Amino acid sequence: MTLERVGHRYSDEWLFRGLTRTLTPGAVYSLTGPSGSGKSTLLSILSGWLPPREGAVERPKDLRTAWVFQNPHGTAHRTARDHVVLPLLAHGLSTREADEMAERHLETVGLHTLTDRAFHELSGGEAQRLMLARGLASAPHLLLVDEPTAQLDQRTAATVNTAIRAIAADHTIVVVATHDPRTRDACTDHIALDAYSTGSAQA
Ligand SMILES: Nc1ncnc2c1ncn2[C@@H]1O[C@H](COP(=O)(O)OP(=O)(O)OP(=O)(O)O)[C@@H](O)[C@H]1O
Repeated sequence: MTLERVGHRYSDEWLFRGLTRTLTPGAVYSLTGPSGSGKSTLLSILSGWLPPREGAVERPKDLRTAWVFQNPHGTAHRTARDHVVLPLLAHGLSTREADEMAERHLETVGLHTLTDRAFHELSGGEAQRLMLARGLASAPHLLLVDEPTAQLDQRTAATVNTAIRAIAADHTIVVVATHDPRTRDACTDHIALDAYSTGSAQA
């Protein structure tokens, strides 16, 4: 997936301009920049929801995209395993295949001992790691993660950062918008949006 001189603004003021990058499956990109610099905006552009004001985004037509947001959303009484199994069944795996694959994804994010625990019994960090496992289960080409540690204390955030490092996958481009320097350090590659801010109004 390639970004070619991408820029965006909602008003006269450009948030960022001239962003040229090739995003490669297998890498985990941090997306950093001050509040309001356009991190969520760039995630929307990457997802195809928002056309950039200028430049070009070359993304394959059938690019499967999954999102993980800062507030984990699950079904209170369903188990951790259920949350990961369901997208796998939806993709046509047999129950046995889905169970095995779910175990693997839960292990990747360090939740293998909690597979039978109900969602409402998980801590914030555990729930967030479950969202990462569920994101992986949809086998996306592009996994967009928005501020995964924003609601967490430092110790809990550390477990999520460990999971971020572990979710690198051969066929997936992972992009993680974050303010947290430790989350940034967990990523393999970096996009610092402040390097693309123009700081001035341009038409
Ligand atoms: N749909 C919109 N219309 C107009 N302005 C918008 C819209 N969406 C975002 N903005 C503005 O664009 C700027 C960038 O927003 P964005 O949410 O992309 O930044 P961010 O870097 O993700 O910020 P934060 O770190 O606080 O989440 C902000 O000033 C925001 O108010």
